Amino acid sequence: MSAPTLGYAPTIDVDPFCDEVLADPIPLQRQLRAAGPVVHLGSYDILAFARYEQVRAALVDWQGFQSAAGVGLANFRTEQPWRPPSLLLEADPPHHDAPRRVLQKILSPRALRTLRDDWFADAEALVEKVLADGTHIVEIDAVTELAEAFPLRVFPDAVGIPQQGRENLLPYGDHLFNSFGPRNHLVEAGESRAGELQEWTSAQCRRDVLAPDGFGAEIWAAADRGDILFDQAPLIVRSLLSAGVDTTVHGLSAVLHALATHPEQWSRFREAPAAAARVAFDEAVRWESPVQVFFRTATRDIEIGGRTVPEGHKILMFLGAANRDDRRWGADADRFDLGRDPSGHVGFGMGIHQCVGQHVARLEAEALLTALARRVEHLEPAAPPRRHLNNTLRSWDSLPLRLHLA
Ligand code: HEM
Ligand SMILES: C=Cc1ccc(C(=O)O)cc1
Repeated sequence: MSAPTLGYAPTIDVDPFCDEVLADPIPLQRQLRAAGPVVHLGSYDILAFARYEQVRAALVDWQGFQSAAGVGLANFRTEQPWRPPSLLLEADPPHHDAPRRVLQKILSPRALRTLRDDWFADAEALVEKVLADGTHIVEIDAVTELAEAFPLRVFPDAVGIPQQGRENLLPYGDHLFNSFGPRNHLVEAGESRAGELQEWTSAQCRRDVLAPDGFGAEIWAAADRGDILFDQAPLIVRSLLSAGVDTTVHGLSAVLHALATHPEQWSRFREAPAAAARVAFDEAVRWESPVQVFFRTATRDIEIGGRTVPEGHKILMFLGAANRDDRRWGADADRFDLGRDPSGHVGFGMGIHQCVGQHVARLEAEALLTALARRVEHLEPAAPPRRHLNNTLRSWDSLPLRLHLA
């Protein structure tokens, strides 16, 4: 493709995947939005969108901006993927349709009602356990003791995978999300275990190891009904293990960090936790955007933002930047505000690939936040949090909090 066609968009040479930007992407997000509706990333010679209008337009235009060539920097048309492509994330209609229909039904709000009581009870039990050794004030690391602990207590059981080896889930997901970016030191650091983690994850998707009553078994039952092919079932189970753990861990860290650094919002939250839990989580997903970026590939020369994306070229969508675009969210876009209506944010994507597990994530957040609201009158940072660096995920390695019990 002729590079000059990309030259006429303003060029920014900052590498969005360098450690400094991964640790704090906000300044680059501002720079990208200010530069224009379409920006040329000199470090990768690709076009990027950081404003809400163009990000949303690209997300919903699955025919113009396809996922089947991969949603990372690697172009599956010319490069071998490191794992067999996902039948949802890395597929387009018509191939995407049946797997999506099957998961949409299994993960629907109605289907999740059967889990609600158990997940709320488990969140209560976890919070009791975490608070047990304190008197009036308890200091915890909210990442390990809550944000990681809760999803790992409820989600693998809901999928129905064996107990053995569940400690592989987070590292597998971390490497997967790194692999959507360039092959930098983060990808290299994960490569030594990638094969082993991939094999373990695939082994959990076999029908004979899955519990008879989980999401995994329901996917295999869809194959029995002919809704999907039998050889598609394990890959669709793999989608749950790939997308369903690290994302919610970092989504929960995001909402806990947001509430701990906005004490007036926590007080407001405690007034009506059941009603506020969903808004709080979605506002945290908008504000932090645990999933920061995704790529697409142009299927033809496409006009967008007054520029032409040449056929075959990758584009980079800055979901996190779009979620803080004051053109869409107003002058206080950078403010975490429970009074805002966060609907329409692109933290779960948009269009036919919009997160099929978003209701699972919301239910986990509702359960954990409701349990905390009952027992914790006030929470505040106990020490500076430590960022976790990943090419796609915005997250924390450590979130020391001081909890003042009600
Ligand atoms: C805070 C938690 C989560 C966030 C921020 C998140 C974010 C996203 C985003 C941005 C996409 C769109 C990808 C694209 O457009 O290329 C997506 C898709 C997807 N998510 Fe989530 N997700 C979360 C939780 C989950 C959970 C818990 C599950 C499984 C139970 C899940 C399963 C999936 C799947 C299978 C897709 C692909 C959908 C398709 O391509 O049709 N996600 N997610
Ligand atoms: C949002 C992330 C995501 C990661 C992996 C998959 C998959 O493997 O299908 C789907 C979504």
